Amino acid sequence: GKHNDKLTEKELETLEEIEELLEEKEKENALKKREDVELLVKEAFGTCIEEFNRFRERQKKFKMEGLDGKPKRKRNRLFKRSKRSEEIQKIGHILNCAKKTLIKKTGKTLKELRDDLEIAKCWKKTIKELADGNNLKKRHHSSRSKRTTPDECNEITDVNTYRTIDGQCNNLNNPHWGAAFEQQPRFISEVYNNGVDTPRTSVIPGENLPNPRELSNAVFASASETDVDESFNTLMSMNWGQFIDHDIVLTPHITGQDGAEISCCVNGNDPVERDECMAIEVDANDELGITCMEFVRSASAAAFELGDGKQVTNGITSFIDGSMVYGSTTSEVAALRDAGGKLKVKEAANGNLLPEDSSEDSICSLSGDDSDDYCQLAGDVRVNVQPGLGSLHLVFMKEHNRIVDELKTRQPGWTDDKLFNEARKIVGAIIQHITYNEWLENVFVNDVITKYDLGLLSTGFSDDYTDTLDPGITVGFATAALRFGHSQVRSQIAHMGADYSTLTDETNMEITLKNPHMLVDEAGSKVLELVRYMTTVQGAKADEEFSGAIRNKLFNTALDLTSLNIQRGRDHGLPSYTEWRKWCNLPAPVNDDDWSSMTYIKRRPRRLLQNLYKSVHDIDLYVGGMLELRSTALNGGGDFTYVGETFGCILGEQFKNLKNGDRFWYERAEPEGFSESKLAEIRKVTLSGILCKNQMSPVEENRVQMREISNRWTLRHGKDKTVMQDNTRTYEFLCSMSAFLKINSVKHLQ
Ligand code: HEM
Ligand SMILES: [Ca+2]
Repeated sequence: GKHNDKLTEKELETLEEIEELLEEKEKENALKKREDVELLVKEAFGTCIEEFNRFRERQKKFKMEGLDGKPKRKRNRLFKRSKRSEEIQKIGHILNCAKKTLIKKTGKTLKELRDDLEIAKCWKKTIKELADGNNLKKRHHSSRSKRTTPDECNEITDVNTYRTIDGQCNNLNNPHWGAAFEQQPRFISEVYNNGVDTPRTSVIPGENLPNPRELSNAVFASASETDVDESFNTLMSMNWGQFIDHDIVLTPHITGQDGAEISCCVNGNDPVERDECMAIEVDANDELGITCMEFVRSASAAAFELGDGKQVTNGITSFIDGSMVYGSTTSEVAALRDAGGKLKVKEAANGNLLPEDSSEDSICSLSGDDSDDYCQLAGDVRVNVQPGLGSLHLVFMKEHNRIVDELKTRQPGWTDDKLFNEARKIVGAIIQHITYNEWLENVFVNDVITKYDLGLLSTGFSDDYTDTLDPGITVGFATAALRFGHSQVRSQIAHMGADYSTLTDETNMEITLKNPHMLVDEAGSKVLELVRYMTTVQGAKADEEFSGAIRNKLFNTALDLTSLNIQRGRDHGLPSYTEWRKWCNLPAPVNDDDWSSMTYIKRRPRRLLQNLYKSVHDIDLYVGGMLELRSTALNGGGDFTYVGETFGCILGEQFKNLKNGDRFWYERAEPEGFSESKLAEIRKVTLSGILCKNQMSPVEENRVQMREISNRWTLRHGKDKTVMQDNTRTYEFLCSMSAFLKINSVKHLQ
């Protein structure tokens, strides 16, 4: 009985030993698991680093086999500008690869991996080890070798007075916010099929998304050869949109060995199988005359978080700070600066022009039959994309130098640096002022201006700066919403004579893409004629119709920019249009086939979409956004904005962040901002005034009355055309210090 229940000393010892053994075994198992996990993660990185080296080898091979297109192919300047972007590309590639390897090895999804504490811990540890070693380390010959810390920011002289060139230390707690070469933040998380980097597919299992070119043909083709005129703005408004776009975002693409441009189609027909490509298939009967449209994927940012899918980089400063005038790196600004605080110019017989970019890889192709044509250099590499854009680069370069001259007479003791910094600060402020005071008023309805706090003060200083607001350009804004401007491009460009009637050199727009001829011809004597054209002719309407130059002959080749925009959205993992509507708190369909509820999309294209998409929840953001009724039309008020509700919401949020998340917002008090008297001067500035002061305004030259111009226009176009009938309308962007035409006044004129 009882006695037998008692264990002997010996027995007790054995039991304890067994327990200890078991415990040890358990510990060992745990250790083993951790080791396994560590091994797993380390192996994934090992394989991927090797894979990256093979990827580089493969690129060499592609080059040797001539699959990279033409021999001696140009380098991609958009990316090659900085060693830093090359490093980001490498790290981004390896991180994506490691995530995909872990998914394959464990059978878990990316989110499951993220939620597995053991794996997540190992992931962090391994990255730290790799970063401490040399594998993921940033090298030092880059123009920006590493992120600046808050402490380092405080050591910068004038950190509270002037912006840094690359935008670091704008936010003193998060110095990298809005800086060049940082990851683009998102309003909504990314969506990829494999969680990491493959484009999304239909929400209906097993179904695909429609082909981008097929979508474009169905809904973005022009009904006729002629552009539909914008009812209230000149073509200059389109140009301003692009100019601003080039101030705030540039998304680098993947490049090959030594920054070589990658080709994804052989002779426009055979797609090249490589991870860098997402070439767009084109129907053999398509008017493009090719079956494979070039599309190189954007480079992956270094997305260190285990749960993150592919992210993309912004290669320039997100802030509206004039970086397209000055550059976003120290080497860029150094190449642009001249003595005395000025910017370099090319002296030409008929006024200063932008300096020449003689490097081989400038994004510019001269036709070759005009000896005074040349490729221009500015703070953004896209300056030569089209002559209208170039003219804005030119006028702000001239304005900088003009301001330096003015400052010098008032402050003869200032150093070159001081003159440069002050002029740069004023130019940045002017660009912010024109964007919010003149341009945004065209883009939005007033409700949006109020809702997102985009209105400007007429007196006093702003205290809206919010240091918790990330001003970084977001993916949905850059990849879809701000691209609405592609619809405003006219199919032709021309020079206009001083009589406001004679058009010369009428040219199809595609011919002028990447070719600055129309701007720089005859030693600058055409500049005025080009500006005269842009400030009097109306823009094309921002609607679902795109000109041939954009949709069939981009850069005078078989490229369709709307197809690229759709494909870029998928490349960047943009959630679908209906997800964005929900995010914006707008009505959204519930069922997959709830097409009839979507009355905010124009009826005809809605039917066409229904034939192409398997579900309403598949619609690409760019497609849905462009096809929406404009906000004013939705409320029965006519077409007085450029965008509908969804783009309005995305643009509104972003422009709010750019205003209230910018420590150097121009309406702030000193030291970040200006004195009361200086601010008062900046508030009076209009784009037309800037053109005027720099001898680039038609009105200054001719001293004609507005009414006169308007009569000439009516004569030229006949009275069936709704061009420039009203005096006030011609005021837009013309030489005047008065306020730019506002939506309100347009409504008032009706
Ligand atoms: C003739 C005029 C224009 C041309 C030839 C042009 C051409 C292009 C091209 C080729 C891209 C890259 C497409 C891709 O592969 O993803 C692009 C991107 C873009 N465009 Fe335009 N564009 C023009 C005007 C405009 C205008 C007027 C706006 C805005 C109002 C605009 C906004 C944008 C934006 C935001 C991007 C994305 C930039 C980035 O993230 O790198 N563009 N454009
Ligand atoms: Ca910028």
